[in-house]
Amino acid sequence: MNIALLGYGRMGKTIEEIAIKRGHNIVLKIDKGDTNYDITKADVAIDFSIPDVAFNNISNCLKNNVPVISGTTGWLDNYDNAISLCKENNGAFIYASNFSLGVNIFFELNKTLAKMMSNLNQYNVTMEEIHHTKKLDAPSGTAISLANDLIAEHSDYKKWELDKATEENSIPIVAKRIGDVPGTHTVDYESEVDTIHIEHVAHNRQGFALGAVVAAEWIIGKSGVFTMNDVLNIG
Ligand SMILES: NC(=O)C1=CN([C@@H]2O[C@H](COP(=O)(O)OP(=O)(O)OC[C@H]3O[C@@H](n4cnc5c(N)ncnc54)[C@H](OP(=O)(O)O)[C@@H]3O)[C@@H](O)[C@H]2O)C=CC1
Ligand SMILES: O=C(O)C1=N[C@H](C(=O)O)C[C@H](O)C1
Repeated sequence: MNIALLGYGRMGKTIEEIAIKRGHNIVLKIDKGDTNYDITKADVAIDFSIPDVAFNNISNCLKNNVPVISGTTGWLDNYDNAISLCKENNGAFIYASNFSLGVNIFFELNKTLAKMMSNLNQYNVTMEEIHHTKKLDAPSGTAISLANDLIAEHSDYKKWELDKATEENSIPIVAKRIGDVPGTHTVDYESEVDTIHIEHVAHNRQGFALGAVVAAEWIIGKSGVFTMNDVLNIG
């Protein structure tokens, strides 16, 4: 498979290593300032860039009939536009806030726990995410997914807020930036008598990168908007 890497930073480089080990070719490595390139050289594009350019990168792929996998976070104001563009062009697109198998299992655990805790109003929910100091967005895309999934299952919560909840129906998400932490996410339900704590800790970026390459392999020959649940056949 010929892969275009849109964004050749920490994730782009990790994806390159894994893709080559799995027998693929990297035909394009696009970074800031690389504007004049032919995306149609690639069978599939993998975008791990920055929030301001992700939608533009995704649009360029969809308009040129190149299936695209995006892991960039912080651009979701344009997610509905990406879906429309994918449908108009009969293209293929997957966005995931987190491509690792472990986090996708954690997403399911979070939904199940939220369903069990719904209506148990002696427990208050808080979330925390910890990432490296170079991260541009807060809260993380993964924390936003966890909060939205919880809100969909739990009758007491309607929204999330960064750092502090200003209303009873709001989930506070505390975002910490420390060293080179690859990504830690926790969800806590606290009552006067106990705490239920679930946590996912990424030890490195390999899990995210492998998930993105597996998604790229999976999407070839398909058209539509998909999620990691489709790729992993879970949920
Ligand atoms: N979904 C998931 O599983 C995961 C998602 N992420 C997300 O992926 C994104 C990238 O993370 P990470 O690799 O750590 O970040 P990096 O900052 O290391 O890499 C981003 C790269 O994008 C480049 N870039 C800037 N402008 C453009 C452009 N116009 N087109 C293409 N590339 C461009 C940057 O170049 P330059 O440095 O020259 O500006 C940089 O090399 C983030 O949004 C992060 O949150 C990260 C891990 C897992
Ligand atoms: O920026 C990162 O590094 C990460 N970003 C993603 C997010 O915002 O959730 C996924 C992972 O946690 C690493």
